[in-house]
Amino acid sequence: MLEVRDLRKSYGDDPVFAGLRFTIAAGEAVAVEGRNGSGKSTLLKCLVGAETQDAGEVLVDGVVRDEASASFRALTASLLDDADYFPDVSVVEHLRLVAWLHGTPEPEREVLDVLGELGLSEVRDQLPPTLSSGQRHRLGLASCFVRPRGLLVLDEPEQRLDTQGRTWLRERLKAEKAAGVAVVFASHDRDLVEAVADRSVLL
Ligand SMILES: Nc1ncnc2c1ncn2[C@@H]1O[C@H](COP(=O)(O)OP(=O)(O)OP(=O)(O)O)[C@@H](O)[C@H]1O
Repeated sequence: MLEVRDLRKSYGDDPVFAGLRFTIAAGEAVAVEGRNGSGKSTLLKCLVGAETQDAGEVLVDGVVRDEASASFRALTASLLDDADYFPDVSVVEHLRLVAWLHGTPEPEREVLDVLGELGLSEVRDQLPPTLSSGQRHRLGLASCFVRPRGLLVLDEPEQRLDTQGRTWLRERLKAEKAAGVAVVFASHDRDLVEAVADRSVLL
C-alpha cells in the first residue's frame, strides 16, 4: 500500500533523517518512534505531502504519491500536530462537512456514532474555541473516522487523551487494522505501540 524509498529531509545543513525506507501493507500498523525533535512529525508530513522531502519517494500502490490528487486525498485520513478548525463551525457541523466532502455513506448516522464513540455528543453544538484541549484533539480524531479511509496517518494520537480515551484509541486502531486500513502513527506511548504496531521506525 505505502512504500517509503530513501527519504531524506533537512532543515539547514543537518539532515533530520536520511535514507529512510519502509513499507506499510493494508491492515498493518507502523509506529514512528524517537526522542523529541528526532523528526517524527516531519516524516509524517512528508508522507502526506504537507512537507516536501529533499530526496527519495513516497509511493502508494506502486505509484509516486501526488498529494493534490483526489484519489490520494480520498484514501488518506490524517491528523497532524497542527490541526485547525473553523472558529464559527460547531463540532457536529465540522464532522458533517468532512463526511459530506468525502462521500461517507449514511453520513448523519456515521457522524452521530463517532460523536458518541469519542464522547463528544454533549459538546456537539459548541464551537472549537470553547472546547478543552482534549476535546479539540478528540474532534481531530473524529474527523478521521467519519470518512472512508485506506490509510491513516496520526501524529501522537494519544496526546491529551485521558485513560479511558487511550483505551478507546488502542482498540480503535486495532479495529482499523482488522478492517484493512494501513496505519502509521508517531507515538511516545509504549503501551499503544506494543498493542497496535506491527513494526517501528526508530528515528
Ligand atoms: N519548519 C521547520 N523549520 C526548521 N526546522 C524545523 C521545522 N520543522 C521542524 N524542524 C526541526 O526538525 C527537527 C524535527 O522536528 P519534528 O517536529 O519532526 O520532531 P518530532 O520527532 O516530531 O518531535 P516531538 O517528539 O517533540 O513531537 C527538530 O529539530 C525541529 O526543530
